[in-house]
Amino acid sequence: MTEGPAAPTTANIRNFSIIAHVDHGKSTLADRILERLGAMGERDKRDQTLDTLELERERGITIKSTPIRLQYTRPVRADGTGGEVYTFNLIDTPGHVDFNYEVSRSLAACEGVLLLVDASQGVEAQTIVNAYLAIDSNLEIVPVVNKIDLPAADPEGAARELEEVIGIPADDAVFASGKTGAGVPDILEAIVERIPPPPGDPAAPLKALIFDSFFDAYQGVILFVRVLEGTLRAKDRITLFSNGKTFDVDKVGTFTPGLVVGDALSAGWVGWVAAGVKDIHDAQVGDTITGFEQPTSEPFPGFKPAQPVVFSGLYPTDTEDYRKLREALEKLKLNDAAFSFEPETSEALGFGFRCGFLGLLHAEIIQERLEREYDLDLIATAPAVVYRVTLTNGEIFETQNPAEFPTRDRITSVEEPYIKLSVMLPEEFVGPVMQLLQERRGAMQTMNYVGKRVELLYEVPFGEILYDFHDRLKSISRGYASMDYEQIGYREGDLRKVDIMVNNEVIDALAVIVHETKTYGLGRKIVDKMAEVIPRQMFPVPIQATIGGKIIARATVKAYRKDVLAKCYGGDISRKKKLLEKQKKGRARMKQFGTVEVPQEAFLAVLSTDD
Ligand SMILES: Nc1nc2c(ncn2[C@@H]2O[C@H](COP(=O)(O)OP(=O)(O)OP(=O)(O)O)[C@@H](O)[C@H]2O)c(=O)[nH]1
Repeated sequence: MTEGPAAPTTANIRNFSIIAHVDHGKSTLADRILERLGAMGERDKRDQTLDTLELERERGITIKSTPIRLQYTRPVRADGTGGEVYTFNLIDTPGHVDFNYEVSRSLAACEGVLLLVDASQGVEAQTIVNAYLAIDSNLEIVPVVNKIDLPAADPEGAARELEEVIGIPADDAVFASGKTGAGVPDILEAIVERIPPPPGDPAAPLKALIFDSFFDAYQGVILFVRVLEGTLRAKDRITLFSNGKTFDVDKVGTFTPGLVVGDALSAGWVGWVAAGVKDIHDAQVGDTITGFEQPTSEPFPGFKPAQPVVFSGLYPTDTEDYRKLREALEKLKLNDAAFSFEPETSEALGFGFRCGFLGLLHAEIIQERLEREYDLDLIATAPAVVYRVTLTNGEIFETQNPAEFPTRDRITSVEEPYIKLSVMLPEEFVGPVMQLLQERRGAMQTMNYVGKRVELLYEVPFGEILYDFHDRLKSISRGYASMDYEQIGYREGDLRKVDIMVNNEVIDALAVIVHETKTYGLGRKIVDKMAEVIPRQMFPVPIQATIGGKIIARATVKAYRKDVLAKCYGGDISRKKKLLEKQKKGRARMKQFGTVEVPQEAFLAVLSTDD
């Protein structure tokens, strides 16, 4: 570790972030800015720099992208003015709706944002949602129309859309290209001129916002903070506002992007703190750090502990791997406060874990890492949302596992989570997309025209968009529609549990919860898909969907035909061996029920898109 440079005054600090719809060129433009400010190459050096902090570089723990501190010297003008030096802190934000809470916390560490819009695409759903996150945080927005080098670019059109949809004056837009570097000097000047310096009194009681963190085996949790008031020094005793826990600060510092040790972080600064926090759940994103001796009276508002909203069962295909799976989950949880797991037993799948995620993408990332980095073969059950059931005895029961859903005679009412969904699409696809939303039990709130495009705002049950909604939306709109959403709470719904039986046995891990109007359609879809993917046996295997014991759909996995069998048993021995080998490999992600093998695909039959 090296000593940091002397403290700059906050008048010359600019804390900002870049926000954009996916693929509108955020990373490319950030690289161009870094290159311009002489920091190119730092990104590639980052791993090495972090290593000097003896960071644990364990496989499977991705070190999150740190903020980057940059130095910008204004050009000297003809009259001799200019040449002032500024410190820029460029703070990264996650780019997916699953992580919107983290985006809003990262934005709370800034005074401004560059809002990028692709000049050939215009405003998209995430442009709008991100812009509103920035507006809600009272940030200065510098609109940047990007990719102006593209032949299909319509920079004026994109700027007009920003004005129409979000109310940002079109004249404020900076035209740029992350590819050619055009407009980058203008962006740097706009950062200095339009984004205000951070406020705050370095002498006030300490108030610092945690906006990100990662776990390091030697130092404990490293917290990324924005100091809002006061000064944070090494050796200070600090308290976390949400839980009252107290820690002693070992080190503080800034990012270059390597972690550089300094003496203090004062109001307006962005930096890191190591305070011997052993559990990432003790110091979560969004919480406020204050001084133990002289605490601030008000925390940064709106703290909510990371709350998983999508749950899925993860089971090792090989029961011997249970322990290995638990160890891997523990490691992942060290670095991810939003991920949860607890042991779960399924009659069908044996011992496994019920895992909680922020959304489907988060679930996919974790499952993929378990399989790739920890070399585990897993069976994942279909993801489900959390239902709130009022039982006839008055108790309220929250269930994340369809297998545990009470029988109808014990239920007074059921509530399901809802989201506010925003879809942006060309006018010509409005009809079919509205139909899709109606099928998903959506209720239209508003419809706004933006040139030749339309923004639809709907309230939809979260469970209805969980599986294949995004794929269907993309295929209906030939790829042109984009979407984003936020959770808006619980509402009552007439929901039922559909059980699936394979060879006359209920497989608990296959149960799904579905709206009353959709039970038959979904039951049909699941049994058909399962009949397709379960390998044939010597005998026919019935697959049934039932509600409260009543069969609502049925399909059969046909038996091998005799002549096929005959062929298999005759002939060339080496070919037969090869076949056996092949079968063995394909067996990895299967689960055996009696003599019937059920592959992973069958567990996700409910996710198949052909409805
Ligand atoms: N022609 C042109 N292409 C660009 C420009 N900026 C980015 N691209 C291309 O657009 C695509 C997306 O760019 P990224 O920088 O990865 O976009 P992003 O917004 O960071 O994407 P995510 O990280 O996935 O959200 C890439 O194929 C880039 O090469 C530009 O100014 N002009």
